[in-house]
Amino acid sequence: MLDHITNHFSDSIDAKIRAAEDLPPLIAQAAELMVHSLVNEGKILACGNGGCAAAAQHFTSELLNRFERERPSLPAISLTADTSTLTSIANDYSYNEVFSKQIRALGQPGDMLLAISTSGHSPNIIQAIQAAHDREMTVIALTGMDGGNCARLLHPEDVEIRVDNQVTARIQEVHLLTLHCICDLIDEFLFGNAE
Ligand SMILES: O=C(CO)[C@@H](O)[C@H](O)[C@H](O)[C@H](O)COP(=O)(O)O
Ligand SMILES: [Zn+2]
Repeated sequence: MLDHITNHFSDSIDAKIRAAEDLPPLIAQAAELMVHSLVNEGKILACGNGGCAAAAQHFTSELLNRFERERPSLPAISLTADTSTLTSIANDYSYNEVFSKQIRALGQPGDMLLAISTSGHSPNIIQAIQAAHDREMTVIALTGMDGGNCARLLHPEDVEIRVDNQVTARIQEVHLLTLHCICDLIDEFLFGNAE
Protein backbone atom coordinates (compact mmCIF):
# COMPACT_ATOMS: atom_id res chain seq x y z
CA MET A 1 0.00 0.00 0.00
CA LEU A 2 2.78 2.42 0.90
CA ASP A 3 4.54 1.66 -2.39
CA HIS A 4 1.34 2.43 -4.20
CA ILE A 5 1.13 5.81 -2.51
CA THR A 6 4.79 6.59 -3.12
CA ASN A 7 4.30 5.77 -6.80
CA HIS A 8 1.44 8.26 -7.03
CA PHE A 9 3.64 10.95 -5.52
CA SER A 10 6.63 10.21 -7.75
CA ASP A 11 4.48 9.98 -10.90
CA SER A 12 2.87 13.31 -10.02
CA ILE A 13 6.27 14.91 -9.40
CA ASP A 14 7.58 13.55 -12.73
CA ALA A 15 4.53 14.91 -14.56
CA LYS A 16 5.11 18.33 -13.03
CA ILE A 17 8.84 18.33 -13.82
CA ARG A 18 8.03 17.57 -17.46
CA ALA A 19 5.33 20.24 -17.48
CA ALA A 20 7.78 22.80 -16.05
CA GLU A 21 9.95 22.18 -19.13
CA ASP A 22 7.13 22.28 -21.70
CA LEU A 23 4.36 24.57 -20.51
CA PRO A 24 5.60 27.95 -19.16
CA PRO A 25 5.48 29.83 -22.52
CA LEU A 26 1.94 28.56 -23.17
CA ILE A 27 0.81 29.41 -19.64
CA ALA A 28 2.19 32.94 -20.06
CA GLN A 29 0.42 33.28 -23.42
CA ALA A 30 -2.88 32.12 -21.90
CA ALA A 31 -2.57 34.57 -19.00
CA GLU A 32 -1.78 37.45 -21.38
CA LEU A 33 -4.86 36.68 -23.48
CA MET A 34 -7.04 36.55 -20.37
CA VAL A 35 -5.63 39.86 -19.11
CA HIS A 36 -6.26 41.43 -22.51
CA SER A 37 -9.86 40.24 -22.39
CA LEU A 38 -10.38 41.40 -18.78
CA VAL A 39 -8.98 44.92 -19.38
CA ASN A 40 -11.27 45.22 -22.42
CA GLU A 41 -14.42 44.49 -20.40
CA GLY A 42 -14.37 40.80 -21.30
CA LYS A 43 -15.10 37.89 -19.02
CA ILE A 44 -14.02 34.28 -18.72
CA LEU A 45 -16.42 31.35 -19.08
CA ALA A 46 -15.10 27.98 -17.87
CA CYS A 47 -16.24 24.40 -18.37
CA GLY A 48 -15.18 20.77 -17.88
CA ASN A 49 -16.57 17.41 -16.74
CA GLY A 50 -16.00 15.60 -13.44
CA GLY A 51 -12.67 16.62 -11.92
CA CYS A 52 -12.29 19.16 -14.73
CA ALA A 53 -15.62 20.72 -13.70
CA ALA A 54 -14.15 21.11 -10.22
CA ALA A 55 -11.05 22.73 -11.76
CA ALA A 56 -13.23 25.12 -13.78
CA GLN A 57 -15.08 26.17 -10.61
CA HIS A 58 -11.85 26.36 -8.63
CA PHE A 59 -10.46 28.81 -11.19
CA THR A 60 -13.55 31.02 -11.52
CA SER A 61 -13.87 31.27 -7.73
CA GLU A 62 -10.30 32.50 -7.53
CA LEU A 63 -11.07 35.20 -10.09
CA LEU A 64 -14.44 36.17 -8.64
CA ASN A 65 -13.21 36.20 -5.06
CA ARG A 66 -9.44 36.19 -4.70
CA PHE A 67 -6.28 34.20 -5.22
CA GLU A 68 -3.42 35.17 -2.89
CA ARG A 69 -3.79 38.91 -2.49
CA GLU A 70 -6.43 41.56 -1.86
CA ARG A 71 -7.74 42.87 -5.16
CA PRO A 72 -11.03 43.69 -6.91
CA SER A 73 -13.22 40.81 -8.10
CA LEU A 74 -12.69 39.71 -11.68
CA PRO A 75 -15.51 38.56 -14.00
CA ALA A 76 -15.62 34.80 -14.53
CA ILE A 77 -18.46 32.29 -14.74
CA SER A 78 -18.31 28.55 -14.36
CA LEU A 79 -20.78 26.82 -16.68
CA THR A 80 -20.78 23.68 -14.53
CA ALA A 81 -22.56 24.92 -11.42
CA ASP A 82 -26.19 25.73 -12.27
CA THR A 83 -27.94 22.37 -11.87
CA SER A 84 -31.31 23.63 -13.13
CA THR A 85 -29.75 24.82 -16.37
CA LEU A 86 -27.56 21.73 -16.76
CA THR A 87 -30.38 19.25 -16.11
CA SER A 88 -32.88 21.01 -18.33
CA ILE A 89 -30.52 21.27 -21.29
CA ALA A 90 -29.46 17.63 -20.84
CA ASN A 91 -33.07 16.52 -20.42
CA ASP A 92 -34.63 18.53 -23.25
CA TYR A 93 -31.77 18.47 -25.75
CA SER A 94 -28.59 16.55 -25.01
CA TYR A 95 -25.76 16.44 -22.47
CA ASN A 96 -23.51 17.40 -25.38
CA GLU A 97 -25.12 20.86 -25.40
CA VAL A 98 -24.95 21.71 -21.69
CA PHE A 99 -22.09 24.17 -22.13
CA SER A 100 -22.60 25.34 -25.72
CA LYS A 101 -26.14 26.59 -25.07
CA GLN A 102 -24.91 28.64 -22.10
CA ILE A 103 -22.04 30.04 -24.18
CA ARG A 104 -24.40 31.08 -26.98
CA ALA A 105 -26.44 33.03 -24.39
CA LEU A 106 -23.67 34.49 -22.22
CA GLY A 107 -20.64 34.73 -24.51
CA GLN A 108 -19.77 38.05 -26.13
CA PRO A 109 -17.06 38.84 -28.67
CA GLY A 110 -13.82 39.37 -26.74
CA ASP A 111 -14.76 37.01 -23.91
CA MET A 112 -12.62 33.93 -23.28
CA LEU A 113 -13.55 30.28 -22.91
CA LEU A 114 -11.48 28.10 -20.59
CA ALA A 115 -12.23 24.53 -21.77
CA ILE A 116 -10.77 21.74 -19.67
CA SER A 117 -10.66 18.12 -20.87
CA THR A 118 -7.99 15.53 -20.10
CA SER A 119 -8.87 13.46 -23.20
CA GLY A 120 -9.85 16.34 -25.45
CA HIS A 121 -12.70 14.13 -26.63
CA SER A 122 -15.70 15.07 -24.47
CA PRO A 123 -18.48 16.04 -26.93
CA ASN A 124 -19.83 18.83 -24.71
CA ILE A 125 -16.36 20.41 -24.61
CA ILE A 126 -16.07 20.12 -28.40
CA GLN A 127 -19.43 21.84 -28.79
CA ALA A 128 -18.42 24.48 -26.23
CA ILE A 129 -15.35 25.35 -28.31
CA GLN A 130 -17.47 25.57 -31.47
CA ALA A 131 -19.98 27.85 -29.72
CA ALA A 132 -17.17 30.06 -28.40
CA HIS A 133 -15.77 30.44 -31.91
CA ASP A 134 -19.24 31.31 -33.20
CA ARG A 135 -19.43 34.01 -30.50
CA GLU A 136 -15.98 35.37 -31.51
CA MET A 137 -14.39 34.29 -28.26
CA THR A 138 -10.81 33.09 -27.87
CA VAL A 139 -10.31 29.65 -26.32
CA ILE A 140 -7.78 28.43 -23.78
CA ALA A 141 -7.92 24.61 -23.86
CA LEU A 142 -6.36 22.60 -21.05
CA THR A 143 -5.92 19.09 -22.43
CA GLY A 144 -3.82 15.94 -22.08
CA MET A 145 -3.06 12.71 -23.95
CA ASP A 146 -2.99 13.64 -27.67
CA GLY A 147 -5.21 16.69 -27.26
CA GLY A 148 -8.11 14.83 -28.88
CA ASN A 149 -10.60 16.54 -31.17
CA CYS A 150 -10.35 19.71 -29.07
CA ALA A 151 -6.79 20.26 -30.25
CA ARG A 152 -7.80 19.84 -33.89
CA LEU A 153 -10.63 22.38 -33.55
CA LEU A 154 -8.63 25.25 -32.14
CA HIS A 155 -7.94 28.41 -34.12
CA PRO A 156 -4.43 29.86 -34.43
CA GLU A 157 -5.24 32.62 -31.91
CA ASP A 158 -6.36 30.05 -29.30
CA VAL A 159 -3.96 28.43 -26.86
CA GLU A 160 -3.78 24.73 -26.06
CA ILE A 161 -1.97 23.79 -22.85
CA ARG A 162 -1.48 20.05 -23.29
CA VAL A 163 -0.10 17.89 -20.51
CA ASP A 164 2.08 15.18 -22.05
CA ASN A 165 0.67 12.28 -20.03
CA GLN A 166 -1.85 9.45 -20.52
CA VAL A 167 -3.17 9.28 -16.95
CA THR A 168 -6.24 11.41 -16.21
CA ALA A 169 -5.32 12.03 -12.57
CA ARG A 170 -1.79 13.20 -13.44
CA ILE A 171 -3.14 15.48 -16.16
CA GLN A 172 -5.64 16.98 -13.71
CA GLU A 173 -2.90 17.57 -11.16
CA VAL A 174 -0.89 19.56 -13.70
CA HIS A 175 -4.03 21.42 -14.83
CA LEU A 176 -4.60 22.63 -11.28
CA LEU A 177 -1.02 23.89 -10.99
CA THR A 178 -1.39 25.56 -14.39
CA LEU A 179 -4.54 27.36 -13.26
CA HIS A 180 -2.83 28.62 -10.13
CA CYS A 181 0.03 29.95 -12.30
CA ILE A 182 -2.51 31.74 -14.50
CA CYS A 183 -4.21 33.29 -11.44
CA ASP A 184 -0.85 34.53 -10.19
CA LEU A 185 0.09 35.98 -13.59
CA ILE A 186 -3.27 37.71 -13.98
CA ASP A 187 -2.85 39.35 -10.55
CA GLU A 188 0.70 40.32 -11.41
CA PHE A 189 -0.26 41.83 -14.79
CA LEU A 190 -3.32 43.67 -13.48
CA PHE A 191 -2.26 44.75 -10.03
CA GLY A 192 1.55 44.79 -10.15
CA ASN A 193 4.17 43.19 -7.98
CA ALA A 194 2.75 42.00 -4.66
CA GLU A 195 5.99 42.80 -2.78
O1 LIG B 1 -11.67 13.26 -11.97
C1 LIG B 1 -11.83 12.29 -12.68
C2 LIG B 1 -10.75 11.28 -12.85
O2 LIG B 1 -9.60 11.67 -12.13
C3 LIG B 1 -13.12 12.06 -13.42
O3 LIG B 1 -14.20 12.65 -12.71
C4 LIG B 1 -13.06 12.67 -14.84
O4 LIG B 1 -12.91 14.06 -14.72
C5 LIG B 1 -14.33 12.33 -15.61
O5 LIG B 1 -14.32 10.97 -15.93
C6 LIG B 1 -14.53 13.18 -16.88
O6 LIG B 1 -15.77 12.88 -17.46
C7 LIG B 1 -13.40 13.01 -17.91
O7 LIG B 1 -13.63 13.89 -19.00
P1 LIG B 1 -12.44 14.44 -19.90
O8 LIG B 1 -11.36 14.97 -18.99
O9 LIG B 1 -11.97 13.32 -20.79
O10 LIG B 1 -13.07 15.56 -20.73
ZN1 LIG C 1 -9.82 13.30 -10.60
